[in-house]
Amino acid sequence: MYAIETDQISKTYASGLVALKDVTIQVKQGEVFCLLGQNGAGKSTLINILSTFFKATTGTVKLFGTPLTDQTIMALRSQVGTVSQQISVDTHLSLKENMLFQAALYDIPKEKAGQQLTELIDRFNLTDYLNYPVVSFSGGIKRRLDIALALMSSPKVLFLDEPTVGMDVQSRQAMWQMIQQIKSELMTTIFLTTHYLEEAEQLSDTICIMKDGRIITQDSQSNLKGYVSDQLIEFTFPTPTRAINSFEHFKQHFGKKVTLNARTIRLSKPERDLDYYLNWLLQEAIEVSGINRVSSTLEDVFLRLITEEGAEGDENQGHFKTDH
Ligand SMILES: Nc1ncnc2c1ncn2[C@@H]1O[C@H](COP(=O)(O)OP(=O)(O)OP(=O)(O)O)[C@@H](O)[C@H]1O
Repeated sequence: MYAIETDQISKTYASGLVALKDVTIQVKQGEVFCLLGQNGAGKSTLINILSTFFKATTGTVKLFGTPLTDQTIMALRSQVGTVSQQISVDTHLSLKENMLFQAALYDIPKEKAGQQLTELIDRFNLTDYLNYPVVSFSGGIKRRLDIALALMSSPKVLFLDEPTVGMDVQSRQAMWQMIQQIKSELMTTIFLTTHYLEEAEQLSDTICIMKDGRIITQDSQSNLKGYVSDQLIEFTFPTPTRAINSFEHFKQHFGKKVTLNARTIRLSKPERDLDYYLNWLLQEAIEVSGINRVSSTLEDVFLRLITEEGAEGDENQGHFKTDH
């Protein structure tokens, strides 16, 4: 049984905008499932539907095997914890007051609420923040407190919408540690969205990439990386502008096998040795500051899939569930 299973869900907003088209996903129990996509891809819309706050226009959603319907929605909502991009802790109250208030909302008996509070505070080292108004803490701490609050009801699945957006490196690492602990110690299924590929790489078991309301692919990290062959050739330019100016030239010669990122252009599945590419650069009078063989990263996969929607031909069909 999956924690979350959808079958061809679509969402059309009242404005007529189609935000999701035939989205079919499966999230395993206890895993970290990471949803990646550019702005406007439909990530928040999907989270809102899966966390029971929006209704899909068509298609079905099952949470822990139970179809989400008007009859089951309240019971299922109590199994879900949601941390949205807007902080939901009351910043004028202390963490303790927030947690006890949350417990009352979920009808958790006082004694059990006290135990749960102590356990969460100890587990996530939040003692320092327990008794002061939340408003006095930094943005990074507030988000961790928000997650602790969502855990008061012991949800079976936790939705985190861009949990580290705008955080500095230290706060981001503290958040990653908390997410890893929630997975390994509380066994909670975690569904998160992020714009940071490094975050997806650090945390996720399964990665799902969306574009324009559709799922492009859903697979394990290692399978995804295998999609762009193990080795790539990376051309480094003296400046990002020089890379941009040369990119069209590369595309004309190598087609969809090239991706542009800052001041580098990467060529996947190179068929020739480095000398061949060096000669080509000389012939075409393209000046680079370096040329190297490198291993593919999640970023290569993401950029490639987003630009070409995974339409590389039959050779990749074994690796991917494409949905387009
Ligand atoms: N309440 C709404 N009414 C109408 N259109 C909406 C509504 N909410 C979102 N949209 C539109 O639906 C599309 C998907 O938006 P959504 O917020 O789900 O994307 P996202 O991937 O979460 O983006 P971001 O990364 O910027 O948060 C966008 O075109 C957005 O403008």
